[in-house]
Amino acid sequence: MNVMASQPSKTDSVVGAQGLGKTFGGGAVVALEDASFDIRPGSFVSLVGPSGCGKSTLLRLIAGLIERTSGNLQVHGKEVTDPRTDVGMMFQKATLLDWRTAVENVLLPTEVSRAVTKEDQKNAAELLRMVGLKDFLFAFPSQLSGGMQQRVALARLLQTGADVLLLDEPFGALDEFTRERLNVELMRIVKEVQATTLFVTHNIAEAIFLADQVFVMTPRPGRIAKIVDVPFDRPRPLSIQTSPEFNTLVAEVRDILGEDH
Ligand SMILES: Nc1ncnc2c1ncn2[C@@H]1O[C@H](COP(=O)(O)OP(=O)(O)OP(=O)(O)O)[C@@H](O)[C@H]1O
Repeated sequence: MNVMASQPSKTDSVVGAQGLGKTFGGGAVVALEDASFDIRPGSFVSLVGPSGCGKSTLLRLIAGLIERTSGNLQVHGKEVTDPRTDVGMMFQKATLLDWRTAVENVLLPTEVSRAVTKEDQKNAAELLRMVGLKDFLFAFPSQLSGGMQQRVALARLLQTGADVLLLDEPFGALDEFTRERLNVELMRIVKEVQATTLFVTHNIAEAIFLADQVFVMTPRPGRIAKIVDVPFDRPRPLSIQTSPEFNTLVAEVRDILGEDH
């Protein structure tokens, strides 16, 4: 038997991990243990699990912000050793600069690395249109709602040209209604820019609604307990959440999380 043929193919993987682990405090805290997966180009992965199960740790490892303790991790086939320009992160707080307009905030990462061109300005305006802010290009953060500020942060992330997006509870601080709308738009946008996306959430239905695959994580030590495939095409309507198939998946994930959720 050809042993290699039974291994998962790495060639079609944007983010790949084999036995990935991270401890803190000289091994006292096992934040992530033995994570193995391959994430396909353009796919959407949700990480769901209770507080402290290693979701943010996994994203920070992929972003190259922290060093792994064990195992291997590749992005676009290259071992992760440092922060990379093809991977970008977004957090619960937009962290916009108050004294800069929306378009100036979107241009900030470019400005930090080189001189801004007319083309960059055009691209920034286009991205703000894509996230639904065409009438707010010159608005300051104080003139924008929380949801609008997160839209600017998403445009800023896309402006960097990163094609692996790591979103750490990006809409977690927003009200339910705004969050649902942004989820629908996020699904459209990541498809349009063909990004590969990892999305952290505590919300099981949100995790399933958005994703092709849900990494269900459990704490102590942080592990990927199961990777659940979501069989619906993307983008998909909010109404899918009322289907029996969707609710079967919710029950399956809840079952894996058990008492932890
Ligand atoms: N810099 C650090 N130093 C020490 N321990 C850390 C550090 N970062 C994370 N940890 C620990 O690692 C574990 C996993 O943390 P992590 O932030 O990845 O969890 P999480 O699933 O993202 O949690 P939450 O949902 O609350 O954000 C926790 O026990 C946490 O206390």
